[in-house]
Amino acid sequence: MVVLSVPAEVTVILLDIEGTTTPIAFVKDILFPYIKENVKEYLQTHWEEEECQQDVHLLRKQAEEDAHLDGAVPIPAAPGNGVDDTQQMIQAVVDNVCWQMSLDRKTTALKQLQGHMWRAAFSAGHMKAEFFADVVPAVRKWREAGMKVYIYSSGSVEAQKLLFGHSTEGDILELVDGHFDTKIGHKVESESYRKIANSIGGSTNNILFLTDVTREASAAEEADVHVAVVVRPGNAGLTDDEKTYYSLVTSFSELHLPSST
Ligand SMILES: CSCCC(=O)C(=O)COP(=O)(O)O
Ligand SMILES: [Mg+2]
Repeated sequence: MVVLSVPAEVTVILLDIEGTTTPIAFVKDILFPYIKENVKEYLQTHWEEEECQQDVHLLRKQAEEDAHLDGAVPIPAAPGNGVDDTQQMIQAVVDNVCWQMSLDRKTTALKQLQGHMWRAAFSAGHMKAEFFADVVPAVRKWREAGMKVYIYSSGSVEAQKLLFGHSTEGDILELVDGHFDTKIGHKVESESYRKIANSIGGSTNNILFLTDVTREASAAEEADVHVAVVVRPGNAGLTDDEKTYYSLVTSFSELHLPSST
């Protein structure tokens, strides 16, 4: 078996979700279609609620920032209170969400709404999150060895907790010491990793970040975080240069902690 030695200074393992702990297919074939199929009805049902209005407010602010982008879908400022006005607004939000999702955008506004929508599906038991078989045993082992395990995903913290709380392996939320999402910064920006280290109360070189996306690995590495690129079935291919440059793992069981035999 291939083994990747974890440097002795590492005390924190920071995990990406999609493509690392969880198959991309689960996200693309189950989570995302749920949003596209239900967003209109969700907005119609929850429109008057504070949480929904906050989500729409964030999406509108994001739409303003995106106005210069090709194909961007605007969300007009709130008009009157007529039924037709509301339906038009809801349609604009639906179109904006679908446009963002067609580009797999990772905006905080989109991810916040998605998290709120998945809440109902997970709580009702209509969905269970998939994790690769090696994830839970490895995380348990790391924690027994004294490692802290944190999550950093573009999915909102609320969505992350839903996945870990309602998984095919049961409720595994207790295996995670903390969660980060794009509110701390985007995953392709090195500053985000410095902020995460600060927030955890350590140095960036105490962290090992596991991700499937080399742009994320590169940003983390620029901040002096240790990185390994996770190769899973269904992930995007890597170039030969990337394969040579990065430490690769196909299973968490390939990580060898300094104290482990
Ligand atoms: C954790 S929520 C579901 C996945 C998601 O919406 C997403 O954007 C995943 O991004 P990641 O950073 O985990 O690759
Ligand atoms: Mg990922």
